[in-house]
Amino acid sequence: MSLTDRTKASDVSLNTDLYELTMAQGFWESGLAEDRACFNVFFRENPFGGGYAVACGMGQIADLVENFVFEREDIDYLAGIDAPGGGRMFKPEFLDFLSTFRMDVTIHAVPEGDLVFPREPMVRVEGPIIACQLLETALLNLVNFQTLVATKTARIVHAAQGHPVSDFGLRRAQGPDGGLAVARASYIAGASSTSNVLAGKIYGIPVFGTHAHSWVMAFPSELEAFRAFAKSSPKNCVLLLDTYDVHQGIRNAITVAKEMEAAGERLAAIRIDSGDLARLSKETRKAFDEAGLPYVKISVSNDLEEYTIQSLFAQGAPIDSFGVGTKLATCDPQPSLGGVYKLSAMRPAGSGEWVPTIKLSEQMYKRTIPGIQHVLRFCDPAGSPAGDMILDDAYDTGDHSLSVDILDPVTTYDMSGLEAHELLECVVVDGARAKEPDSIEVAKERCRESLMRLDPSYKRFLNPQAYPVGMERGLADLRQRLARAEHAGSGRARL
Ligand SMILES: Nc1ncnc2c1ncn2[C@@H]1O[C@H](COP(=O)(O)OP(=O)(O)OP(=O)(O)O)[C@@H](O)[C@H]1O
Ligand SMILES: O=P(O)(O)OC[C@H]1O[C@H](OP(=O)(O)OP(=O)(O)O)[C@H](O)[C@@H]1O
Ligand SMILES: O=C(O)c1cccnc1
Repeated sequence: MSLTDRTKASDVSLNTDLYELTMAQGFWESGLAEDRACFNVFFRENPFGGGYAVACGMGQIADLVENFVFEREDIDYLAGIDAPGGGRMFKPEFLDFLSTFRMDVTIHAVPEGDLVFPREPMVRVEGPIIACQLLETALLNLVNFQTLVATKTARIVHAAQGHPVSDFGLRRAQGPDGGLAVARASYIAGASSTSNVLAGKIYGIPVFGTHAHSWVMAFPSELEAFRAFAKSSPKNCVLLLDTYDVHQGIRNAITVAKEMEAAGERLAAIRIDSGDLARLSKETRKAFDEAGLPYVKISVSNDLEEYTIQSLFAQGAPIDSFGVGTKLATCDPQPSLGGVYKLSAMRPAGSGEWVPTIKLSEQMYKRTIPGIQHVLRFCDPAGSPAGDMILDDAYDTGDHSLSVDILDPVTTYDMSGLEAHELLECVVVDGARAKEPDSIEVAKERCRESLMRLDPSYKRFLNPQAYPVGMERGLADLRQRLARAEHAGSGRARL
């Protein structure tokens, strides 16, 4: 099986940045091939100014790892790349090494659909340094975008207050793969359906659709267009009212709804795609109710996102469902998550001990966290997440009653008396899946439940509370010591 069931295995390993391959060659030549490394994926700020992110893409990590092989045609391509300064970019002996390469890493990840917060590892990769390095770009490509889309969708779904939201974004998505990723991630994060038929086939997501303005324009009159659509699709008939004039559209749709009733059918819904959606939906509801058609639902679209949906309900709009395209698929107004992949420990060949590493920066907020990190999520008695603690077992003091803030070591969080569970789960062991990935239905349910349990103060759009993510005291002390041992000018230190 491949990432999308249509990607050739040979598309997986070359779906990377060139420098991963040149670094892999360098590690191999420098005799570091047997050294082991630990990298973490994390992001530094919640997207959209929000209080959380929804982890997504994790269900495809095992596919990525198992398909990460260099086939003959890949090796031939790499062998033919010229180095700008003369000669070939890759040496034949290194290409021989790649031809039998296996991505024998071990990976822990946040369960798909669960919540994740700034600076904590959402994916941890351990293995030979070459394998870890080669995975960077593809892994970030997989989880960054889907986590961003899932978070955007969760916000839109939150604003929709239980009313169905359908992903209409394919036509505005970032290419064919982007459209598939949007459909998958948005479904996990709470969208009820997608207009993307390929996503329906590949992932089993319910598909949904109405009709376009062109349908109405193709007939001599709107009434004839509505009649023809009702005849052709009587069991899923949603009529678009705003091609010419919504009030005329309402009258024509009521006429057709009555004709459908006489034929033993029911008009499912109408859609409004322009104008004042609050005013028009109220007028539509009133007209359909007065016509004895209270069952006809009202669906709206037109550049919607969480804030417009929230405003529509604040205006009392009687809207039943939403089609959301452009701003969901493009994650407007934040086009990327900014998730990074940072080295946090090395284990030289022949050594049994991990050496924690830190990357320093003039910008304090970019200083990394060292060690073989895992995360405890502390919850209150009602199961509501109260704070996350990053730990490295080798430096654990055993006192988990408080955690130390990552940006400000003077700030601590009281975790005493709270129940904790491990956040990261093992998904890949030595290059093979540790278990079958959760189905997207399981991930969707996990997301729903996690968001339901999350305190509203983290979910509000305006000035959400910062969720406490801290380090276990021993890890915080290790980080301080490493920072002090900084090599002058190198920006990176090891104890
Ligand atoms: N009552 C409302 N309150 C807040 N925002 C609304 C309301 N009605 C519509 N909107 C939003 O306002 C934006 C612009 O709506 P407008 O009616 O100007 O659409 P338009 O795109 O200019 O129309 P058309 O699609 O015909 O070109 C859209 O994002 C729409 O979702
Ligand atoms: O508005 P979105 O959230 O992107 O939802 C998808 C949009 O796609 C269709 O529009 P179309 O391609 O016909 O363009 P237009 O309605 O913007 O003219 C549809 O009528 C929605 O308005
Ligand atoms: O089915 C629809 O109404 C639809 C699908 C995609 C984009 N706009 C509308």
